Amino acid sequence: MNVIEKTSDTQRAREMRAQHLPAGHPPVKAGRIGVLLVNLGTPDGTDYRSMRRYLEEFLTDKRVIEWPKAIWYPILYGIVLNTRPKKSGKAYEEIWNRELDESPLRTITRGQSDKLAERLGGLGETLVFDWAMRYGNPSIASRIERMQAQGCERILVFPLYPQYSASTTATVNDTVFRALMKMRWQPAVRTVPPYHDEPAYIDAIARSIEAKLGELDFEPEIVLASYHGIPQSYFRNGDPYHCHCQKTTRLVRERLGWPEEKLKVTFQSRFGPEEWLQPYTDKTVEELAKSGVKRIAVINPGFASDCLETLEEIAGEAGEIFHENGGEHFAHIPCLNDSELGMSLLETIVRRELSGWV
Ligand SMILES: C=CC1=C(C)c2cc3[nH]c(cc4nc(cc5[nH]c(cc1n2)c(C)c5CCC(=O)O)C(CCC(=O)O)=C4C)c(C)c3C=C
Ligand SMILES: [Fe+2]
Ligand SMILES: [Fe+2]
Repeated sequence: MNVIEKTSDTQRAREMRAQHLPAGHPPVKAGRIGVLLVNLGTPDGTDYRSMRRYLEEFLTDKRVIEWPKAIWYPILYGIVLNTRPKKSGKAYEEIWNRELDESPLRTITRGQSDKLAERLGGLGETLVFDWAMRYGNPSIASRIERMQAQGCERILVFPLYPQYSASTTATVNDTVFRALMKMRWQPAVRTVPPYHDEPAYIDAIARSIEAKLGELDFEPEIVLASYHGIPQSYFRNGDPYHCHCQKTTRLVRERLGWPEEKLKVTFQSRFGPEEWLQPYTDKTVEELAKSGVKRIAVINPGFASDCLETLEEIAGEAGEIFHENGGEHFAHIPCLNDSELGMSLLETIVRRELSGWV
């Protein structure tokens, strides 16, 4: 959490006195604006208990698994929560930030919030910057309450998902408004819209591809833009996520001046027996290698921060699949994270969304 004090303590004390609060009146803190970055989530540790707690919170979210409880809960509590925590815990072990004893998603999200605070220090208001996780800690409710206690009368909530999906963006917003339901004095809230076609985002993704390709000692024949999948049924029921992914990719391709076949959309991270958005990343990587393609790169434009799904599933597993099937050179292009490119993008969006407030 970061507070940018444009007003000094003595100035604030003067402001409080100037409010002429009668004796016995509860203290009033006001006049601040919060900027809350929200990312998907993270377990507190890789052990069975921590993993189970995290997965339970995640997989009981109706926005994530839309099946009726009567069907889903027996599967969840009978099978998934007995087997998945161990399997996922092992996967997290591979990428865990041992120095800070936390997941990379947590480290990176905190870095994004801290650097945003440094960048926006010049705005002429008292801003409070913080970050939260939809699943796990710190929770959205705890951070909204803290901001309110610090005097935030307005909060800008930024779900860190470029492409909208009910299973990500909407569940963040639901949780924010659920937290407000318990407050007597609610802050005004703005939520940042999806930024899948924002020119600054397209440019940042294109530049990150150019930068990575410039460092490689090979030229990829194909670059895959691999997005987290969602079940086909969510798409058929009106979730715009698929269209957002397609549009992002088309705009990046146009920005790079590449032909259609050089940058292809795929979807990763299937979960459960349903059909998910296709083509699947793992199958595509396998087919490309089998068909004689020797050099590929994969980027994850839908993830604002590297995490299990990018570091383990793509940089790790997809690379292995490619090599096992005859591929020779595989590169993973990192997410924008808290890089210069990534931070300039977040700054552009936050400045725009704060307009009229500061
Ligand atoms: C039906 C299940 C799931 C849907 C729908 C879904 C959508 C979705 N998820 C992300 C981003 C992330 N998901 C992450 C992990 C993850 N996702 C699911 C399931 C669904 N996701 C599971 C079960 C897991 C847990 C990990 C595991 O056990 O394998 C993560 C990584 C978090 C981390 O700490 O590293 C991200 C990020 C998006 C963008 C999305 C829909 C668009
Ligand atoms: Fe997911
Ligand atoms: Fe579409």
